[in-house]
Amino acid sequence: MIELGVNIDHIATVRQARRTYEPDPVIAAALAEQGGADGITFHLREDRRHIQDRDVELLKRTVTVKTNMELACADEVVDICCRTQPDWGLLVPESRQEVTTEGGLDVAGDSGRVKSAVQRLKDAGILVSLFIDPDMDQIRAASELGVDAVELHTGPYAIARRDDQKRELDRLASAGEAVTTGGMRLHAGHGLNYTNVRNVAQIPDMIELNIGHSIVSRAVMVGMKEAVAEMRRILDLYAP
Ligand SMILES: CC(=O)[C@@H](O)[C@H](O)COP(=O)(O)O
Ligand SMILES: NCC(=O)COP(=O)(O)O
Repeated sequence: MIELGVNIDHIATVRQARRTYEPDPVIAAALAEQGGADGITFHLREDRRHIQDRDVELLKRTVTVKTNMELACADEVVDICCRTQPDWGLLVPESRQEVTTEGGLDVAGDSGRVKSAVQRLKDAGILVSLFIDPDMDQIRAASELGVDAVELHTGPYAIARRDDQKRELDRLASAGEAVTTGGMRLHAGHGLNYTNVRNVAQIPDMIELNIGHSIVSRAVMVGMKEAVAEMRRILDLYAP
């Protein structure tokens, strides 16, 4: 059964729109757990556009399923991650101008900075995952760093036109095989929704999917617990 990581960043996006106290991503995380989430994912960005340091502290204390903190390879947030001790640290690329994460981490081209962040998280006893494009050179570089998991960037698949989607899905499946062969857990995420998730869920050896924006969008209509439960039912149907 595929594990569902629910990313609650965009609950915090709504709160930050007014710089106020609601909706609280910590409460949303508890409701996501009740809906069947196997993990809670949260991205402490350097610009703090949504998740705040306070959220990270409270999530660590209140979440009873896996905690998966997303962060850049930057000393300030690596320090916070090592101090907070989530179960997982997912290293992602960041730029101030981006609306959301664009490409995957360039492990092959920037291994010094990535390697340093990976080592610090491992030394702190945190499981490490790298958010990378479905690219063989990047997967090889990730394997050489000895990380515990790779999260394949499903963004290009998610935005592909129908006639390109099969090519992107095949690319994910081939990359997934390389991740598993490399001895790493196979995760995927970004831009997945209640429809396009079905094909990704059926990729062999897929262990975990991290989904946020689509679940939060659905939660606006039906509530967080039901939005997560609906996604859980789809995953159980397509990847029992
Ligand atoms: C890496 C990824 O695809 C997301 O988990 C990330 O959190 C996207 O950034 P925003 O949540 O800020 O859109
Ligand atoms: N790492 C991907 C994630 O956590 C959720 O991405 P999205 O579903 O918000 O695009």
